[in-house]
Amino acid sequence: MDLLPEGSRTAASTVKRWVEPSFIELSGGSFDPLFQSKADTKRPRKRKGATFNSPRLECGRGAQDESWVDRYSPQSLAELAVHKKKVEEVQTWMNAHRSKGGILILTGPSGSGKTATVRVLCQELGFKVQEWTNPSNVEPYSSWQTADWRIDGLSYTSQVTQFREFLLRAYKYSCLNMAGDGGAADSKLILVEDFPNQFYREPSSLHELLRRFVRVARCPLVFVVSESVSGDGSVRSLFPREIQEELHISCISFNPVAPTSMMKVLGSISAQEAVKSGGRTSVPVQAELEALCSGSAGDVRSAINSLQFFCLLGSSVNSGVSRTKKDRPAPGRRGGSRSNQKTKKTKPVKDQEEEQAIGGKDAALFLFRALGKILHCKRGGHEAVPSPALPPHLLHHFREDLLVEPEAVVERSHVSAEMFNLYLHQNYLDFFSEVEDVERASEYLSDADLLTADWTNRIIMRDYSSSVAVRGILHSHSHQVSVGFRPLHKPDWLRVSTKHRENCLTARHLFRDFCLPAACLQVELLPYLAKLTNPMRNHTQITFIQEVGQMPLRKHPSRLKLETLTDKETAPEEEDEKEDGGLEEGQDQTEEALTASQPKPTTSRALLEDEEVTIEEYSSD
Ligand SMILES: Nc1ncnc2c1ncn2[C@@H]1O[C@H](COP(=O)(O)OP(=O)(O)OP(=O)(O)O)[C@@H](O)[C@H]1O
Repeated sequence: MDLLPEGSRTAASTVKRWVEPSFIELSGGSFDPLFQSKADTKRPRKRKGATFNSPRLECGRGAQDESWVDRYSPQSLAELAVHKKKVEEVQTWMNAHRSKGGILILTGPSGSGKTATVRVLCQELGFKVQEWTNPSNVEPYSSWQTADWRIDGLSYTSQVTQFREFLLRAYKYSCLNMAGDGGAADSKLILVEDFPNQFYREPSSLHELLRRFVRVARCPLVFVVSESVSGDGSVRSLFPREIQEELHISCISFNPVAPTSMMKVLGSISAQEAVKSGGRTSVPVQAELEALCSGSAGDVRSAINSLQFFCLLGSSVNSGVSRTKKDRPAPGRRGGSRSNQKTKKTKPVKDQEEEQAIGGKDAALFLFRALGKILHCKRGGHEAVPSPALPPHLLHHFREDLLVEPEAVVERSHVSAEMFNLYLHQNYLDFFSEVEDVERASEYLSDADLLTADWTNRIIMRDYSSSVAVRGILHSHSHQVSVGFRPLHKPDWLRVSTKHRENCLTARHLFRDFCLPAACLQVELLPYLAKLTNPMRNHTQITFIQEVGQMPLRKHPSRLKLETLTDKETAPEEEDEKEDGGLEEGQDQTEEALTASQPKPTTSRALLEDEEVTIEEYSSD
């Protein structure tokens, strides 16, 4: 009997349409409320004792709607796509802290299998997992004692309070034995992946809780913190070094999943799916799996999702008819033609990583690799034909096809266009062998610089400037030269600009009586004071005058030693340019900053002792 009034029924069906299953279009079916309600009630099924080689689930419409990431979640150590040594490290820690408590932080990029490792190990070692998930909204909460607000007779509790209570209960009480959970586990492990937002604003509230936890708890606590390649520093802000040392927190860092392990996982899943669907799901060929693998940048979740999209997309396009290789969409060109597949095949797999796989991650590049891709200037095979063909008088501009998309490389390096130009400027010379090529490259760099010279349109011109610099350097190579390994260096400009800023602040502070802008102080007043026999200044001022007003070349007799850029280093944070004006008004505010940057008497003394700086007598003639 339908008890719903007409209006409510319409509303109910509207609500259902909002929660249409994600893969319904791909599975080729139209929207079916009956199917919908069944799918809704279905929980992600956990496989028991399954291996990669056995088909595990029946292939129905409901099964097709299930995410492959859930369906193929690893159930044993052998199935984990994580390096054995990392798993052993976590295992050793868990065994050592089984009944004595302790805190472990697992860091690493998203999808590197941190949570999967903890879950599998808990299963293997007999731990019961108690996991914290942030409540999605502030629920009315029944406990009046702990409530943070009381409105209209209802009490509300913040996430932090709920988290505190969760922790307290988790380490105080043992788990209940529930029917069907495979018997009581001996030990318990608390897993935290979500952090209440308040902890990011005020990490000290988390630290207080952890101090208490360490004092009383008898079970291990594991935090999973994902970090991006550009290093957003959640671990550093939530768990600073001092807290890690004080509470003896262990930290294990995961790497992105290795391509070989990823290929194994993808190969195994696609093979099982092909068997289950009776040939309706397409099996990607090796090159396609490799493209999916490289597009995922070591994120196993992303790779499996991409594989699912790739396979289901194919099967929906062909309405269940088994596809030939020719019909398949290329990973990276959804549904696109593969007429140019032959040309692509000639490229090494490594270089195809520029092509984004279906659902491929926005794979970030470390600065070191991004610079390498531009400076080593790899170009395509000889079969590439210039299109349109160049007239004879421009033939010397002919270059083979680039293997990289320059703008994409800069974007993926996660540094600003100007900073990337700086790094190129510092390093490009070592990669050229012809002086004419160097001349051309330096012209392009100057042009790029000029494009952003005017501050009014700098923001708009940034990307053009970067294109000119990067493409200019690539084009300036008249022929491909293999220079082998060359170390890369950080731009000396960074050191010089830091020094310049420090000098401006110090000059303003030490010679504030003159009420002059910093530039004027350094290029006019200080050189003049340096010439005076008796500048009538205190010791700190004299040291500064000698340093800034004299161009002490004798301090740097040889070429400056440059700082090497290591392969996983990120660019330093860029500071906003500070205007030189507003000296007097801004003086008070900068006072604090000055104390840090100005030469302190002790430093000056140390300087004098170390370098034997002599305060020379100058004659004014
Ligand atoms: N062989 C495998 N090894 C590891 N994970 C796998 C494997 N096969 C499927 N998966 C699934 O891939 C996902 C890996 O994500 P996991 O949550 O472990 O990553 P993570 O490093 O904790 O990152 P995040 O912080 O983003 O969750 C899990 O859903 C897991 O079930």
